Amino acid sequence: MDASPDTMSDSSTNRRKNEGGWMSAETLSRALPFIQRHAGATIVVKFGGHAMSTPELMAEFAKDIVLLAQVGVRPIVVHGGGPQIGSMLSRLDIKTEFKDGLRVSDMETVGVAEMVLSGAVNKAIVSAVNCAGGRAVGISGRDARLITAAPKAEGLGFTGVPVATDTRVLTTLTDAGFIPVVSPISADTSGDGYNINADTVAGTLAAALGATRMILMTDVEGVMDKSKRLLTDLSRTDVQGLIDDGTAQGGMIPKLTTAMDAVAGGVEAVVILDGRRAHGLIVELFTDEGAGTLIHA
Ligand SMILES: Nc1ncnc2c1ncn2[C@@H]1O[C@H](COP(=O)(O)OP(=O)(O)O)[C@@H](O)[C@H]1O
Ligand SMILES: CC(=O)N[C@@H](CCC(=O)OP(=O)(O)O)C(=O)O
Repeated sequence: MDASPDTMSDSSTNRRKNEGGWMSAETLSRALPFIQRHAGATIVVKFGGHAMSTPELMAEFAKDIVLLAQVGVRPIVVHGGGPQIGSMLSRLDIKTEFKDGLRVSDMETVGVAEMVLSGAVNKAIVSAVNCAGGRAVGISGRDARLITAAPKAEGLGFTGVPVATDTRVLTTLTDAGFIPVVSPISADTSGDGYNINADTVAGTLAAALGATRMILMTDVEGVMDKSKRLLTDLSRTDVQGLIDDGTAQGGMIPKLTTAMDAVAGGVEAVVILDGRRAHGLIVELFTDEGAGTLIHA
């Protein structure tokens, strides 16, 4: 962890040498109206597999989540880990394919996805948040029947969609000051595991919880047009257009679909931003500039 305020800048060597302290104070002061706006709000943050690709990015993300909790936001982390599942499948010599951005999952694949996501990836995020001074609790869609799954479609096997939610485990944890970290692997009523895309789970939970924001952290600056220019502001109708005309492809399709569902379900806005750059969450929530692409009703 970084030096604490006790060990930092209190020594006579650092004091009054430059204007850094005044600039930090100015930044903090300018953040006040944003901190007031978001205090008490539930914000669902989806942390994608690419966005967590280095220990440094994981540690910076964890600090941002702890900062949100510290200023009174109720953050709920939903994580992916597609590349991490992919590398385990290839180590096990299991072939994998995607249809419209979703992994076609037979029983063996969903078993590996559960081991990787609800095991290694979930605990790595919990550990990072705890090391940053928060109190994270790792769960999956299965736990406390948070998400009931059903098959997405014929031929996609155990690739699932959420059909029901019971968010009491999340509100119980956030009421008590804990930070929930949710793996998207869920189960049907007979206990069979389903692999659900993490963006879809984030959108479903954001709507069910009445979250004010859902933030999807990914490996691009935001949603791009056909000439690769960043689109900063999109309505639901714009988003449907990007899917229909093929501008959005692959993994961007479940993100945009879930964003449209979330805003239709009452979430004020969805933001898709670059998780490869540290502190995008803070720029988006606590500054005028914002980051990435904002999707609203
Ligand atoms: N119009 C678009 N704008 C931005 N990214 C797009 C677009 N269409 C497709 N993509 C792809 O979507 C990817 C993000 O989805 P995905 O790989 O599933 O991310 P994550 O692992 O973070 O969930 C980008 O890396 C990009 O290749
Ligand atoms: C059905 C489906 O596609 N599930 C995803 C779950 C992980 C995920 O969504 O990870 P990212 O957010 O890192 O892409 C998968 O198996 O890759």
